Amino acid sequence: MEIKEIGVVGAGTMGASIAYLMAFNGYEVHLVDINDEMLNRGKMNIEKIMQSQLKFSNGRSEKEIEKIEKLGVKLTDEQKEQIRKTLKSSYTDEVVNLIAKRIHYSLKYDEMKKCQLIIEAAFENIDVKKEIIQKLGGIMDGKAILASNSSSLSVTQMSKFYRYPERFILTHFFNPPYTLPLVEIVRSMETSDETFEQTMSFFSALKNHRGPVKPISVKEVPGFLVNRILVPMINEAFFMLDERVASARDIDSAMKYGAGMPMGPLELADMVGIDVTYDVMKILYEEYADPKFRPSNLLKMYRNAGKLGRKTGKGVYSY
Ligand SMILES: NC(=O)c1ccc[n+]([C@@H]2O[C@H](COP(=O)([O-])OP(=O)(O)OC[C@H]3O[C@@H](n4cnc5c(N)ncnc54)[C@H](O)[C@@H]3O)[C@@H](O)[C@H]2O)c1
Repeated sequence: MEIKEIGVVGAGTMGASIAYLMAFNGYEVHLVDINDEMLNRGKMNIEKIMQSQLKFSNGRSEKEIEKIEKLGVKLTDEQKEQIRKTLKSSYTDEVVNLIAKRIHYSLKYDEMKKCQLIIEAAFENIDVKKEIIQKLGGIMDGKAILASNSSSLSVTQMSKFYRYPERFILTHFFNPPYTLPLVEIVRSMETSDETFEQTMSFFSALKNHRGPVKPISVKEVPGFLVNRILVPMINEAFFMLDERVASARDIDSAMKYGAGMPMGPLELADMVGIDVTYDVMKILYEEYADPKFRPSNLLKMYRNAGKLGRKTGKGVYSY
């Protein structure tokens, strides 16, 4: 089965970016949401992604020239032109227009009939997912793969809602999908080998703005792989802040300059959202029934105070 058209359900933070990634890879994409407002929000986010990537691509040569001149080398106009020519990006306005044309926005699930792969990226709520999965079961013919992007719900439970459970799988992207290459591929107890292999091979052939997409196979366990390591690490940073082991800035600096992290754990919590971080921690604590996953009280206080990070303008830091 060759994948040519891809359906994405939910035009939110993840869905819009996944739709863009697939169109960037040359696929026709059908993006569905519940109302025009949400669909337009998704369209605007895709516009933003494309404009920011254009700006980034066009700015590369000027940054290189600046870097060389900072080293004390005076470049001639000719040399600068040569650098601009060499680093000329293939990501142009024409390419952006082509990508934009591949994304079709709709409020109708019927559009999904044309698709060989559908990625569900709606609200993280089992009832919402159930309704979508059942609806798609009534439309699809059992050849397409239905993949959920859920961060925490059971893929085996969700697969039971689908008329063709052997064609159901979980593809867990990282935010933002158009630059972060990892996708955790999680099969349910019902997923067929064929579905798993087709999914792995499809994702292995994708690329994003930085390079190849990296699918990895992960067993169905709460938090999968990345969140099970990353979120408890963020949680520990909140414990340490609460114990006044160091200031927030110093905790972040320590992990950046001592552990090579591009962003400190508290900065990361503000970016991901303190509510999301707390919810994941709570799920890990409940599911594993292990005290090592106990959510920090300070993390909970930030969440209760509505200081959720960048999205509310205030979290550990102010924005
Ligand atoms: N945000 C992240 O960092 C992140 C990372 C990995 C996975 N996820 C998962 O991805 C999924 C989506 O998360 P998000 O952050 O993009 O959420 P979001 O709230 O930004 O977007 C969800 C979108 O789904 C739409 N929607 C809801 N019900 C629908 C329906 N019945 N049909 C069509 N569209 C519907 C909503 O209108 C909204 O636009 C969740 O399952 C979440 O756990 C999120």
